[in-house]
Amino acid sequence: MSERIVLASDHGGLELKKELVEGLREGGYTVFDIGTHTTESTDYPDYAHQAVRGMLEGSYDRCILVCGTGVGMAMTANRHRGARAVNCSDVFTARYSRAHNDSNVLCLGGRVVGFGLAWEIVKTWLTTPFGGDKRHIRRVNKIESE
Ligand SMILES: O=C(CO)[C@H](O)[C@H](O)COP(=O)(O)O
Repeated sequence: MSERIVLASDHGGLELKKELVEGLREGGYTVFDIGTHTTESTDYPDYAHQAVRGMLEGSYDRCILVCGTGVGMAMTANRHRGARAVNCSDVFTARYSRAHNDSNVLCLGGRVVGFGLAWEIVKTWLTTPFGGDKRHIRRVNKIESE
């Protein structure tokens, strides 16, 4: 089975999320879009908490969260033990957040990055494995120890 990716956004990330959902479905990923679905003003923590809880409970493998800047989504996601969220606007960070940090939540700013860059970030993030070197495992375990 392909990876189960949950996407969520507030109104500030709606347009970018819609484009990513379409691209990922075309790419054969199993995608869950839990909202928001309208341009009405909404609160990003509601969506971030729901998506991350679902991932940690095993309903999804990874999360992609979009708000205006990605900041609020990342702050919210990282309140959950076991979530390792990265707010990302470049491909290098996307790659190393996987290879070194084993990030499992990708946050994007719909008012920061256009679809072209966001799509490169998402593809890199989804296809880069955790390196698994001892030093990285040790450090990730230290993140999870608090
Ligand atoms: O980026 C965000 C949080 O990090 C939000 O999308 C942003 O704060 C929403 O702003 P507004 O209510 O003014 O549209």
